[in-house]
Amino acid sequence: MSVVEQEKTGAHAAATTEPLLSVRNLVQEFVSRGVGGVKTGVVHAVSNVSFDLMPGETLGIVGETGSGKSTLARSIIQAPRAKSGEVVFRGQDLMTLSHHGLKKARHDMQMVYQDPFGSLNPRWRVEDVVAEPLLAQGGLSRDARRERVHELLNLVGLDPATYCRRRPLELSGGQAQRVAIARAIALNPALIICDEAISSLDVLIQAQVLNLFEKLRSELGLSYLFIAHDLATVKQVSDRVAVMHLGQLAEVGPAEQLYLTPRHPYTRALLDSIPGLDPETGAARRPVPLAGEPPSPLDPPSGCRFRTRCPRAQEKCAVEEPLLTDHGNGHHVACHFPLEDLAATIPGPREGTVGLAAGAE
Ligand SMILES: Nc1ncnc2c1ncn2[C@@H]1O[C@H](COP(=O)(O)OP(=O)(O)OP(=O)(O)O)[C@@H](O)[C@H]1O
Repeated sequence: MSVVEQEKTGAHAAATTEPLLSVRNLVQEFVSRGVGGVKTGVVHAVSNVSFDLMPGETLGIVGETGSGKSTLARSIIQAPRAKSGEVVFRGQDLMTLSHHGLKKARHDMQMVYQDPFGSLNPRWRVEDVVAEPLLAQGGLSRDARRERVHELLNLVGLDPATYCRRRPLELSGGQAQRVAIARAIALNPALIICDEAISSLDVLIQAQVLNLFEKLRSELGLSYLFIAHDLATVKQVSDRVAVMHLGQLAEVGPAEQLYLTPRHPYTRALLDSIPGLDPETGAARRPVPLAGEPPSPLDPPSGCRFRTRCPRAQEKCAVEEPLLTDHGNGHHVACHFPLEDLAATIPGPREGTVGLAAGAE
């Protein structure tokens, strides 16, 4: 049985009701410094974020630029270590692991970044790039390593005979991202965190790489955290979607339901900011930009962090932080005055529509 066949029948694909990843009250903060290194404040980049990811599931994470998506991803893999909270991955709380334990756990959770060239050593040949994690882990002979590298390249759709001896700069962006993905799956991870992994690619290539992620998910039983600013892409690949706003989760729910009937005014503003079709008439809809700048993560508003841009905000929103609340069918919303029904999603100007500022994602 080949290594790939072993993976297909492996533990990752086993059906289980235990989450693969459980994030609880995760907090990440950075000290902000001004001229001369003087401390000017604390950036509240991720604040009390909680969610579960089930085996084989893809959870999309969307939000404006600076909402904390990448920091959340990096805090999950503890690079750098999160300030507080729990990150239970395959039964182990990564927050409590030693450096060595963390290094081992990271074999099972890999990142794929936006810029494949930035993550590949330009001097190395493709075969060495892909073999590197295998070499670091040890236990395989040179021949077994080569066989595994060929398997991995075939898995990501690159012909080993053509690509093994190439260097990253002899590859297109899509080919380089495939090499990065081959390296990421080399040690049979259970989880891949994609941080804007297709954003730098041409539209056609984006579709091919998305198909590759989907193929790997079904063949290897992978789970994904899929971070992207492109809401349409996230909807396409995700089982559930989490919407981040200023370091917090505003809404989490099944992808189709969240896009059709967003409950949080921020989610609806994000959806309204992209060109699309009217869900009722099918006619083209004009994007509505969200007014106002996002508040600074150095000094987030009291209560609901969206209230300063929210047309539904009332007194309660300034004094009481809304918690993620179950609205049924796994749809959770952190809003004191959530949108109620499909009628609220009809193109506007409409109740609760606030639009995204130009340049916001
Ligand atoms: N190392 C750091 N030191 C200080 N502040 C940081 C650091 N890393 C991130 N931040 C700040 O934390 C906040 C969240 O940033 P983050 O990059 O996680 O957002 P994002 O949603 O991924 O944005 P984008 O879509 O632009 O990548 C921002 O205000 C950012 O400036």
